[in-house]
Amino acid sequence: MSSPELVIRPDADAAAREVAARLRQVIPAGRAAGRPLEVGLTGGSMGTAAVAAWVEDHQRDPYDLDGVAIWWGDERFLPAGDPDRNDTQADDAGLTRLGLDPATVHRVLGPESSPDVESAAQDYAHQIREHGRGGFEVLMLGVGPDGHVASLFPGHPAQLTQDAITVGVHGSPKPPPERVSLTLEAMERVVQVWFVVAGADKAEAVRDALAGAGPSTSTAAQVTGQRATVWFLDEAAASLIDPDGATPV
Ligand SMILES: O=C1O[C@H](COP(=O)(O)O)[C@@H](O)[C@H](O)[C@H]1O
Repeated sequence: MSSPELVIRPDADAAAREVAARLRQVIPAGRAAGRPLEVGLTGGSMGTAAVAAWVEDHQRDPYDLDGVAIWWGDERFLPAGDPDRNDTQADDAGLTRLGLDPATVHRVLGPESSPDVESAAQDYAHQIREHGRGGFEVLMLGVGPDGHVASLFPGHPAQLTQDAITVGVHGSPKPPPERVSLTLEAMERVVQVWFVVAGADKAEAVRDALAGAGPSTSTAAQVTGQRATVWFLDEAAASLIDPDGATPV
């Protein structure tokens, strides 16, 4: 397994611009190699900043996004358009301005179209099997101060789900209580995992993840990309790690 790559910038916006710059490399390279271009987005503050930076970068100097499909690592089980849904926040950050075919933007159903969170999780797994073309090239993951990624919280039973690529989450420690998440098993198949994290309140979670903490402390520590694991950080989130050795200081 390769060492994680650290990309540390002074602030969240600068770190988000690095995500956009990396997409500008990865998407054309994937197209040239004929690889499927499944891109998983994350919710949260840096997830939204990354989408905004991607849109801004693409508007400034457009490149071909044909074949790019969008997914989310997790979704809050709320009605379509709810401002607390991860996809609504991405839409508000300008996702639609990328001009992608809406049929390739794969959303998790909300309670208005799914009777419960388990059914929504099953539907999402079905979408991935039908349209996922063999796995995600990139999955972005924010990290909570408690070490969670997507909606897999340390110590919560959903974190250790087996034999499934999605899970319906009840009783999430962070509201809203019901969510749909990719499982760790699904994340293991991702080619490139990109953690996107900013803020001093995340410094301990970043330190623990890079130190390889156990699942009861850090979900982030359990996730690595098949080919690459990249941490896009601002200086505050990186304040407890050694930027050269990716180890705690
Ligand atoms: O609830 C969630 O939180 C995390 C991190 O959010 P942040 O605002 O602390 O950056 C996010 O990655 C996840 O997708 C989301 O559902």
